[in-house]
Amino acid sequence: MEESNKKANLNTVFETENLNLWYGSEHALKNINLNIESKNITAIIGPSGCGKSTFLKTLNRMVDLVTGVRVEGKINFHGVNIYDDKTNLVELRSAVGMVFQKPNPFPKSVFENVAFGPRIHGVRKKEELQEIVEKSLKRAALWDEVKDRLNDSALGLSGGQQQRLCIARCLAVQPEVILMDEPTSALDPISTLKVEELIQELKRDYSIIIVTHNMQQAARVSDKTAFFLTGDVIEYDDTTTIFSNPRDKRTEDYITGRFG
Ligand SMILES: Nc1ncnc2c1ncn2[C@@H]1O[C@H](COP(=O)(O)OP(=O)(O)OP(=O)(O)O)[C@@H](O)[C@H]1O
Repeated sequence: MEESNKKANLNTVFETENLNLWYGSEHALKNINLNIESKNITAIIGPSGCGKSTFLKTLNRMVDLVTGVRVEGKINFHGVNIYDDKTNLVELRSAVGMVFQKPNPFPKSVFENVAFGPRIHGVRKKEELQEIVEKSLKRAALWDEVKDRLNDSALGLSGGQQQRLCIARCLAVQPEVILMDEPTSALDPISTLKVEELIQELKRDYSIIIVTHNMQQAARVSDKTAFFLTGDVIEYDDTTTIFSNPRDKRTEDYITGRFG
């Protein structure tokens, strides 16, 4: 028993304990207790306004940037509570990177977008930066498409390319976890497929938590799925179980499109 608990802990990247969050008087997350597995893809699903993005943003404390927000409970990242006063937010946010719904490259060159984070972290040598940029773009399955236009503006890339560039920018600071907030909702079906393939490829080395409105996407890419409803986690299980044999009627109603 003890041995299997230890194993479970080794495989856990985040463990939330009685996590509650309020925006002013609005109780947006209610007593969330979730163990998120390492080097796995976890999907967060649920209808609009149920707290998916809020939950995601608690994991790297981006939610602290909202005025009037109050968090109670714990989020252990490898066993250490990130809501402890001693947490170094710069370190936390490079370990736990984030990719947003709309691709948001900086109005700079492709190269400078990816080199930005490493520069901030003190990498100065040109060759070292070049190496990081190439490696990150290759890892984000974008290198072949941009290797001859590294000095062109990132804003000239297609939406799908911009999103993979944002993933490369995130990888360049060597995160351990990547949070993705509806990363394909602004993309066409082919770009969506490319990003989904990339996400699956990245799980060998990273823990990925993805918010999605797209049931097929959650079913296609994730290993675990959490179903949120009005700030509660209704059900959390293997993705195959959630989509084939959910325990809760509300999960079943949601995944079969009866509401949401
Ligand atoms: N910055 C904010 N200030 C005040 N209330 C907020 C803020 N952000 C979110 N909320 C509220 O918290 C609740 C959860 O919102 P959240 O954006 O986390 O939901 P969501 O499930 O990600 O929704 P969607 O699928 O529409 O993106 C909602 O009722 C929302 O109105």
